[in-house]
Amino acid sequence: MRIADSDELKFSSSLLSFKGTTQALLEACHQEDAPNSEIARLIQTDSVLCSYLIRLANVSNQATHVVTSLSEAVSLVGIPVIKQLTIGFSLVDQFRSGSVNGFDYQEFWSHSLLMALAMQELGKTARICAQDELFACGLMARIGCLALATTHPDKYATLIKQKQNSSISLATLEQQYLQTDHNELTATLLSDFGLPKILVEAVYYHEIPAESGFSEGSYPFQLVNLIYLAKQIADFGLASESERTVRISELMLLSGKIGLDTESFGNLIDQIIQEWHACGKILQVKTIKLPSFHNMISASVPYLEMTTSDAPWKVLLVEDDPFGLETAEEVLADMLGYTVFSATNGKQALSLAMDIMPHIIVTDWAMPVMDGLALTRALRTTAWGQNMYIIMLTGYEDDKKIVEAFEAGVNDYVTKPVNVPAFRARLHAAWHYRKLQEAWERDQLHLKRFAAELAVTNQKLKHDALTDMLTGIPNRRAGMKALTGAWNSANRSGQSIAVMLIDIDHFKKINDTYGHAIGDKVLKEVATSIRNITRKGEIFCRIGGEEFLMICPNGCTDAKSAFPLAERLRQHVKMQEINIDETRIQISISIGIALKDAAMKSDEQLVKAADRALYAAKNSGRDRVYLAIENQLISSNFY
Ligand SMILES: Nc1nc2c(ncn2[C@@H]2O[C@H](COP(=O)(O)OP(=O)(O)OP(=O)(O)O)[C@@H](O)[C@H]2O)c(=O)[nH]1
Repeated sequence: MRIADSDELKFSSSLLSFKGTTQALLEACHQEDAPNSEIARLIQTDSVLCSYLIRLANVSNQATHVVTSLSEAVSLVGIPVIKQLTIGFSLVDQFRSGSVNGFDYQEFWSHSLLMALAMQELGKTARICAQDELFACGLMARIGCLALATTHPDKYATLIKQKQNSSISLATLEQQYLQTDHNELTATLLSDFGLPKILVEAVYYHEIPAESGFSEGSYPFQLVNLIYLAKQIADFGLASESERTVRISELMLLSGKIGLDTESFGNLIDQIIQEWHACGKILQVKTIKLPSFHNMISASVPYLEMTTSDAPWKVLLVEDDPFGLETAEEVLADMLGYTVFSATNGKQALSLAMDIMPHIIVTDWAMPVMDGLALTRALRTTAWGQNMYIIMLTGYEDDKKIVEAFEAGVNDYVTKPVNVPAFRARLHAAWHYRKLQEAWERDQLHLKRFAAELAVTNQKLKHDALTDMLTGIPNRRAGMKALTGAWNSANRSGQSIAVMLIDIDHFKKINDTYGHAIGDKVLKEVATSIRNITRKGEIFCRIGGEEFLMICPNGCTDAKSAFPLAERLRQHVKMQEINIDETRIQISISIGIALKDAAMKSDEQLVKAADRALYAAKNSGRDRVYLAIENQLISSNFY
């Protein structure tokens, strides 16, 4: 988690300074021995905080009766939460309006309040502790935006304008313009305001929970996803009507993740929206009137019709009861963009599915021949059935049965008798899921192709790094690496190795007579002809100019075995006539050969000995082989 720059923070903190009653209340909260009655007395002067606190005390899980006394509310809610609420409400009051162009202060607080209430209610539903803190935390979860807008009004106005026409995230734009972002600043401010580290971290990552790295199922993981869902709810609440229809299916998918069915989730959203209106009145923050969630679900269906312009989606209905089949068909009938197929039992459905490859399967549970559960299991064992979205229609409401269905591989379930808007919403969610899945598959394919290309490129780079471009044989780097390897393994095994330095005679003359291009061709021809007679285990490379190195790892222990190795090469090259265009060029090579001996400390000394031998071969007339052995230089001619 990155924390905002300290200068940035000092500047922001000075703006977020508190006065009057707020300051007195914060000071009292700091004093450990301040009695609840004193804090209650100070709260009484702030009607907003007062009303909210009583409300909070009554929704708090600890309240066993209706709380009307402020002192009791103070002790139920606790000093840390009172402090956070004091700060939160004071910020709402201080920043109801402002001068930053394009920054809608009213909308900002409206969104923050809805997010706060969503966090509070989701916290209750998911039984996340620190519920009271969740409200204050939600109210300030995006306070970094306000702070950045206030401290950098001009730049923020420009970036808001850019954001309107761009899909780049707000945080990325903030980093570009201000080298920090609202999440960094929010985290720092929330820590300063005394919110627990675990909440601060969850807020920091709430826009992209996957980046948090929290392990699945852990408490921080649940928290960050709860805040993410609360933000989606707040975005949904403030979205335009057309945008809402897009967002509703995303919300449905998320509700499934927290284990709520459509009905319960819809009720929860309605309750959050109601609270939003009530608290909006207390805090004087604008709110928006919304239809009930179920009405919004029904209204979102036409969106599906509009967007399924590609090939029609195939839905397979599996139902033995003609009446049930009719109802389901009716639901799908006016949803354009779907082609509906039907089967009356699992067995029939399985063979039909193989044939038509449906996107979605809606299956009844209890059926003759093969039931919905067996059908699901059978589909999930095949590669082609893995991706089909399966909705189980069931009369069972028992948790165990539902778990059994999910374990068999269903994606969702709808209880019978079918509630039409809820069923449509589930189909909508299925459609959305499949769309995401298709996009993901496309990305996967793209990634796979990219990885393959990368592997080829890496292989090529590796090859290029170790290969001599002119001749195509290993280069000096590869040769030296191989030599070290051969030297070390000879040390381990106690076997000898020989190295030969091979140099083309009077090569400068070839260049001078025929030009460099022909010189290059000669180099290539010589390299190829030697490579062609290289034996298993020998390593041949070009170490520079017209000089080559041959490493012979085994079986070369004395002059008797070394000379034939080198003479074979010398004579082979000499016998070659190199024909380039109309020109016949006769080539000879000189070879210096050295054998590893006990006195040598490194492979470098071995190469130096071979170099001395090569020098001797050149000096004594070229086109010959010299061997460096036990400080002596011997010519093959005298052997
Ligand atoms: N065409 C070509 N020439 C090269 C290349 N690398 C080095 N040379 C040339 O190789 C020649 C080597 O010349 P010298 O070191 O004098 O050796 P030499 O003429 O072969 O004479 P000796 O080795 O003494 O027989 C120089 O003219 C270099 O420019 C190359 O990649 N291509």
